[in-house]
Amino acid sequence: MKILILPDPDAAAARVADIIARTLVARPEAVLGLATGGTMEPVYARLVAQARSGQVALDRMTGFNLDEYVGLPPRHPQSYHAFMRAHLAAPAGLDPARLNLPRGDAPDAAAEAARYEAAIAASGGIDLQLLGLGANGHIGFNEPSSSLASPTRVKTLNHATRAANARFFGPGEEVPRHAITMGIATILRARHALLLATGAHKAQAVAAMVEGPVSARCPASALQMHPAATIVLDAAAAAKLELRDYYETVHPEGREPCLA
Ligand SMILES: O=P(O)(O)OC[C@H]1O[C@](O)(CO)[C@@H](O)[C@@H]1O
Repeated sequence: MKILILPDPDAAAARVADIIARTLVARPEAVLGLATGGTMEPVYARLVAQARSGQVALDRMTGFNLDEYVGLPPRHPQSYHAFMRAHLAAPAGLDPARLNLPRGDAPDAAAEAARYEAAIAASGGIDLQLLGLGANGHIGFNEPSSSLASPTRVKTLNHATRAANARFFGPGEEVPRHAITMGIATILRARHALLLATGAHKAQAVAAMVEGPVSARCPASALQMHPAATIVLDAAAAAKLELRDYYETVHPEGREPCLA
């Protein structure tokens, strides 16, 4: 794992956007695994700005998002389809068809999960998988106790995850109870994994992910088994890392080589 520690959330998001942009400059037709969540909003804003200024072209890449809520159609404002339209496709002038997500409104969610897994494989596989981190250690919607060998499938959301995501839903609106998510095995098959976590509320999960045992208790700890995982943190999210000095010696100021 490469652990890159940046001073603040903005610098961390900028570093992640730069890594994505450099990947696309090296390989414009790259297949990107994409993520949602509040942490990703500044990443997409920076990527869009780079696309608008001509530093990177997004129109040849293919995206596969990590997950979608079961029961929400793409037009639902809290669906991850809507998130990706709002934060990437619309501002970058991208054809939304380039961004694949599982259909939350599929009549058979299990069949939709299997279709999605097959579509990722048929694309040639994911070159760079972007990931956020749940405060409980989840990646995608792989909640604690997820099999570390799991494929894309339907998962029941943890109470803490539903409570954390309630901020995106209106008053009285119920957060869905299930999601279709890429599995841990799906994520580990990506050629590179790139996780961004910012804020003190993620520090415990970051420490468990990087320095804890590889365990289904913290699904993100499976990234310790990935041969090319880069973890980008701000200082607050890195605060509970025991080996922080070492990471900062290896990657001063969070510098790292190009992933492409
Ligand atoms: O960036 P946030 O909003 O803290 O979310 C962290 C993670 O949790 C999720 O929102 C799911 O709960 C993921 O999409 C994201 O990676």
